[in-house]
Amino acid sequence: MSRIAYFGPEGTFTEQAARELARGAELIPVETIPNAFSVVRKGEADAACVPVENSVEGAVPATLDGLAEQEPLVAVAEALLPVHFSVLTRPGITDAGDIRTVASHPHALAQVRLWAETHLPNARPVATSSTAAAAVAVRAGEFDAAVTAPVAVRHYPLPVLATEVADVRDARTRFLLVRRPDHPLPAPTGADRTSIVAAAANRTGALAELLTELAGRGINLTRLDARPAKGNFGEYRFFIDFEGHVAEPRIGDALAALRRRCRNVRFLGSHPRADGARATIEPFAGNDDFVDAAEWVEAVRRGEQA
Ligand SMILES: O=C(O)C(=O)Cc1ccccc1
Repeated sequence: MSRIAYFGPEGTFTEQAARELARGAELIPVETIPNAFSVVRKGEADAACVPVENSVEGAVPATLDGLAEQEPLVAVAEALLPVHFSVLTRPGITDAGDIRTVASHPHALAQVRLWAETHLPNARPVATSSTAAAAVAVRAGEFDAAVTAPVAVRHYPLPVLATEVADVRDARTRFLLVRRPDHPLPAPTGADRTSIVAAAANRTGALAELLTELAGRGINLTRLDARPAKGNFGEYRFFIDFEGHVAEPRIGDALAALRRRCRNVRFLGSHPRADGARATIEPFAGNDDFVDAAEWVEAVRRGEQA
């Protein structure tokens, strides 16, 4: 049975995603995203499940930085979960006006800010490492309320003040299953996502050149994020997701071009999309077009075509 580390403790949204992605695996809660990556790098787990982006709050910085630094890891699967929250309180609280502190993961706090302004008028938000860590802290009497995943109350029995809380309806979070790159990649399905991170040089047009390589091949981007490269102020790493799979000729051709433009590019995986959306193929930019063009050049070289 495989061992999957997930961003825990038990009762996080990420545990829910890990259950969906790794049926039958042994699940190991790990309290921070960097540590979840580190147990996989050390071989203590086969894969790690981590959140990567939310439709309201955007990228999860610890996941992006963890993928760009240290030994390479690749994403092999993803899950997309609807995100709404339960609000659990310290036993003994009878009036929401008595709640002075409300704890949760920063992404969760940001997604219930308007609700809390109305329903918890006296509460100060406090960030915890995860939504479930907030429930643990409320049980320990450290805070008055926790904003959690719906499953958290099963692990941390506490009074439920509210369920289905969300300032934005239909918010979603995307999670990745990542592992060491020493296995074959998942097979292409026609509805795949490829991810890279590139440390573009700090000069005019460097990012535009990378994006132009993709646009010129008719490749549709699904995400673009920048994170500081950390060494030099003002230098960035660009995280680029796009439709397609590295096994496809059109994507292989694009990756080779990116590598020519930027030695500092890291492949972060090709895997099926959770939403099943098939890649948009522009006219003259299908895999057949790339194969046909390469065969034509070969024929010209052999003197068989002009
Ligand atoms: O803290 C959690 O439960 C997580 O899995 C991270 C998270 C936080 C808020 C929304 C989605 C995922």
